Amino acid sequence: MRTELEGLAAENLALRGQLDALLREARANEDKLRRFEGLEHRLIGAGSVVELVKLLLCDYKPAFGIDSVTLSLLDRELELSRLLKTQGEPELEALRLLPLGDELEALYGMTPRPWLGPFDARRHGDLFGAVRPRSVALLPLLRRGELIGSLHFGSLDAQRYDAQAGTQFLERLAAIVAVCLESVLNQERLKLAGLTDMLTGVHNRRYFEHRCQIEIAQARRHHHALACLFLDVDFFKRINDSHGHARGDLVLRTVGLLIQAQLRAGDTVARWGGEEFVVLLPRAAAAAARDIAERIRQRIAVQQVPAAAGQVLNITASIGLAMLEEVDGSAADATLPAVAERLVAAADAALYRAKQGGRNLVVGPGIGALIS
Ligand SMILES: Nc1nc2c(ncn2[C@@H]2O[C@H](COP(=O)(O)OP(=O)(O)OP(=O)(O)O)[C@@H](O)[C@H]2O)c(=O)[nH]1
Repeated sequence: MRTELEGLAAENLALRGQLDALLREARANEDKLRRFEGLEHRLIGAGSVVELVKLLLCDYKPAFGIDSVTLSLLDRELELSRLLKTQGEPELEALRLLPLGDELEALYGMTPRPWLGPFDARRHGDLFGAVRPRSVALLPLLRRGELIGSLHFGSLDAQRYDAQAGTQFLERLAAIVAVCLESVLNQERLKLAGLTDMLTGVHNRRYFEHRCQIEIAQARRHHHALACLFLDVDFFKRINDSHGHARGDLVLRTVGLLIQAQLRAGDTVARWGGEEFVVLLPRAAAAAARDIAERIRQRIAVQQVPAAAGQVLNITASIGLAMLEEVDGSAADATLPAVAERLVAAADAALYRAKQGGRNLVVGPGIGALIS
């Protein structure tokens, strides 16, 4: 009888212990859910790709005591690479942009599902960079059944991510991340559409006018040079007339790309309208700006654009160059829009002289400075 009672008491104690453990786990889960919901709201509120990526890569680790968080995103069109670059984002070590989908497909196979278990160097390669976690959670990011990326959590605790553990939390997180990513990308696309020339993909005039004022303010504040180029494709009407408007459009796209290829990060190129492009070169003194303009002119002159029936089209451009110091010297009190207008007008006037001088020329800065 006594032993039976003792047995019951021991069982009771064990049950109470289990109950306590369950209660502790429930409280911990509740706490985790609260932290998770907090981060979830911030993910939903992210206003840019950079903000979203930083939230995932930087804020998740301390909030959930994860040792390593990395992210791979599919970037077939290099759209994300461009976005991160224009947002001045230095490379984030934990973010990998993949131009092809094969790496993701190899990781998840035909039916992507979250994967929890021990880290396997052969299979997981350098998903976690220099960190060697002991257990990992790999979460496929899916939109409409397509793999668009993969989020990886790594823990130094071998028990943390276990194949038997429930994946409800993680699946919900992956679904939210994928939706948020698509949503911020769409927001970025909309923002860019208002500032981009749809035909050539370079900035539009509206963006240029805004950017020009910012660059003038910066140049004044830091006493550095600012050069402006005004470029016009020579005899463009003839190209349209003899080869058709579609071929003319191709020429404009090509010229936009060729200009862009000669510029540094921080320079700005925009389509002013028709066959005219404008360029801003911050911190370029007159001699350096002339070299850049000359390089652009030469690059365009050697480019052959494919035309109908195996023919090729040769193009040239004329470029006018003006320096901020020419138009801003005696009028430090001039408003930014007025100075920006004068700067572009001075470059346009130099362009006019290049056309008068025979085209396929760079002219400026200053009156009569014919340099090639
Ligand atoms: N294909 C195409 N043509 C355009 C576009 N915008 C303007 N144009 C054409 O560009 C041509 C510009 O011609 P002009 O201003 O006479 O200049 P040009 O023939 O380049 O002569 P110069 O500048 O004096 O060397 C016009 O025929 C416009 O119709 C466009 O988006 N696409």
